[in-house]
Amino acid sequence: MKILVADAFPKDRLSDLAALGLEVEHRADVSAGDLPAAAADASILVVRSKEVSADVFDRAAALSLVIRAGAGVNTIDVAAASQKGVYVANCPGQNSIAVAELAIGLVIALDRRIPDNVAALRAGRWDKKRFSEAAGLYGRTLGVAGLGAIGREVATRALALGMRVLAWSRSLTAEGAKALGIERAPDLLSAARASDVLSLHLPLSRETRGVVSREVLLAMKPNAALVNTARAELVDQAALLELVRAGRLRVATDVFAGEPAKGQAEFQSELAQLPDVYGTHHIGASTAQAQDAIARETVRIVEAFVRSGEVPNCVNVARKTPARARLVVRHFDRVGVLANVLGIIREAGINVEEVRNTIFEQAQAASCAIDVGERPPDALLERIRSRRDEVMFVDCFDL
Ligand SMILES: NC(=O)c1ccc[n+]([C@@H]2O[C@H](COP(=O)([O-])OP(=O)(O)OC[C@H]3O[C@@H](n4cnc5c(N)ncnc54)[C@H](O)[C@@H]3O)[C@@H](O)[C@H]2O)c1
Ligand SMILES: O=C(O)CC[C@@H](O)C(=O)O
Repeated sequence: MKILVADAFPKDRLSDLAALGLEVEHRADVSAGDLPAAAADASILVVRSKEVSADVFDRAAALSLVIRAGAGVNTIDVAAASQKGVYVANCPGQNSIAVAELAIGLVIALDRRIPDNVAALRAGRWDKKRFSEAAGLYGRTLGVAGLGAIGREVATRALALGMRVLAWSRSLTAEGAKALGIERAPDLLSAARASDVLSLHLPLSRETRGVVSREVLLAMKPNAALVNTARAELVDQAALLELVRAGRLRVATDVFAGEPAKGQAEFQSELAQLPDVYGTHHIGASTAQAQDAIARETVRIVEAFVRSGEVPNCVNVARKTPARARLVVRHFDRVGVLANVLGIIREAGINVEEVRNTIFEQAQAASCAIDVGERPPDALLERIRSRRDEVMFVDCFDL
C-alpha cells in the first residue's frame, strides 16, 4: 500500500510510516497542479496546506484516505472525497497552542508596535516619543470569534494578561462561557462592537466565508485591532484594506488571500505593505512542538486505518445516514450466512446503509447490526429467522 506525503514532514515520522509496512513516497515540493498525477497510485495522501482538488479524487482510484496534517480542511475538496467514498481526517487541537501563542504575540505586538520599534532602530532612528503611545492590554476587551481548540487557548492566555474575554461561537452558552471565566457575545456584530482587539479562530466554511463583513469591520471601535490567525477568506478583504488605509483599524494577520502554498515564493500583498498591518507568513502552526504533535497524530491515524480500518478524526462520515431501522442478527460464524441474510433484504428492494459484524470468542457466533433504509415487513424477518441452521435470533427496531 502506497502513502504519498505531499508536504514537509519530519524524517522520523516518515520512518514510522514505513515501519507500518507502507511504501512511503515523500514529495514535499509537488505542486497542487501536479498532485492528481502524483497521487494517482496512492492509497493514502498526507498534506499540509496543499490544495487537494476534485481532480485528485477523479484520478486516484486506489485513494482511500486523505489526512490534513493540520486543523483546517478548507484546502481539500471534502465534498468530492465524500462522493468517491474517500475518508478525510485532520489533526484537531495538535497545533492550537502554537497558534494561540502567535495570536497573543500579535496582540502584544500591535499594542506596543514592536515590529515598528525594531524597524526604526534598524534604520538608525531613536523614537521613544512615538512608541510611547501604547494603550496597554490590562482590563481591555479581547473578542474571540470561534471558541474551539485555538480560541480556548487564546482566551486562557488573554485572561492571564488581565484582559476581559468576550467570545462568540456556534455552540457556546452563557453557562459555558462563565465556567471558562469569560463572557458570551450573542453574535459577531456585538463582539466586534465591544472589543478592543478581535481575534479570529473560526474554520473557513460555506457559513463563515466573509463572515467578518464590512458591517462587522465598521462596527469595531475606531483604532481597534483585528488579529487573524485563521483564514483570510473569513474577512471582506476589500473592506479591510479600505478601513486600514483610512486609519480606522489596525491589523495583524498570519493569513493572506492568495498566499503561496510553498515555503518560499515571491508574494506581493497590498495589505501587508500598509504601516498599520503586521503580517506573518502563515506560521501559526510552525513550531517544532506543534509540527511534532501533528506528525505523531498523522502516524496514529494512518496506523489505526491500516490496522483496523478505523479513521480517527474523520470529518466526512455522515453524522446521520438515511437508515430508518436496524436489524440485529445473531448468527453462526460460517461461510455465506451473511450473504444469505443480505440477499433476502436485497430481494425486498431495501437498501442497506451500514453493517457492523462482531465475532465472539472462539469464532462460533457473531452479531450483525444491519442498518436499512426502511423497516422490513414482518414476513422478511420471518424468512431470515426460518434459516435456523444459520441464524439464532433476529430483531428489528426503528432508528
Ligand atoms: N495560522 C495557522 O497556521 C493555523 C493553524 C491551525 C488552524 N488555523 C485555522 O484556525 C481554524 C480554527 O482552528 P481550531 O483548531 O480552533 O478549530 P476548532 O474546530 O477546534 O474550532 C472552531 C470553532 O469555531 C466554531 N464555529 C464553527 N463554525 C461556526 C459558525 N458558522 N459560527 C460560529 N462559530 C463557528 C466551532 O463551534 C468551534 O468552536 C482552523 O479551521 C484553521 O483554518 C490556522
Ligand atoms: O501546515 C501549516 O503550516 C498550516 C496549518 C494551519 O493552517 C492549519 O489549519 O492547521
